[in-house]
Amino acid sequence: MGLFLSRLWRKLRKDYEYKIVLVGLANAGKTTILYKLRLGEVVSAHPTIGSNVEEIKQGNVRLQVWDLGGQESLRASWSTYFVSTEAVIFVVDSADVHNALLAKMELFNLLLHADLRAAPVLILANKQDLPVAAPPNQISELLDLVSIRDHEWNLQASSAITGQGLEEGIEWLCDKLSNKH
Ligand SMILES: Nc1nc2c(ncn2[C@@H]2O[C@H](COP(=O)(O)OP(=O)(O)OP(=O)(O)O)[C@@H](O)[C@H]2O)c(=O)[nH]1
Ligand SMILES: [Mg+2]
Repeated sequence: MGLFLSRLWRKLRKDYEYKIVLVGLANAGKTTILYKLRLGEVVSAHPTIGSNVEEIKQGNVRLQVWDLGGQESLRASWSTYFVSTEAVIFVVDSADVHNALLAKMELFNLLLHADLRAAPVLILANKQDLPVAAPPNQISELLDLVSIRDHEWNLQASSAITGQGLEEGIEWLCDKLSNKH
């Protein structure tokens, strides 16, 4: 389908949802973020084995959010979810700077994936409610975010517990998505 036709099709299809993947190391807070956004509540999450998928609405934009398990053995299968993905949310545990190098490797690795070529990336420096959390500028340095050249990206400080920063982050993402189509 031509670009023009595919844009028109998206406008016409009321059931169109943007597919988003929610990724990051285990324990970063992905599932807690998903349900805070979906339900406005903090759920007690267990480590995700496989994935959870939920629809989230922001204004008139609908997002189909895939929350993928972050344990090492599960990260290898992240890429099987990337087909037709239009944006990425990468969650970092700001209180776990010891794993920042690993998080950076996973982030840069996924940015190389062909299916994510055009995907804007929202990085959430999560768990900012914890006193030991590194501030977003430190997370930015640890992840070397300035080296991301071929994707639009934004760093947002967040807390899945208080909800801080989540809507702002999603708003940035929706803004990028609506510019795309
Ligand atoms: N203080 C604080 N705790 C959080 C925050 N987000 C998540 N948590 C806690 O961190 C733990 C892990 O959260 P999950 O949402 O299960 O993490 P996950 O990224 O989905 O982990 P996997 O499914 O294993 O990849 C839980 O005990 C959450 O309550 C946050 O912003 N602040
Ligand atoms: Mg999870």
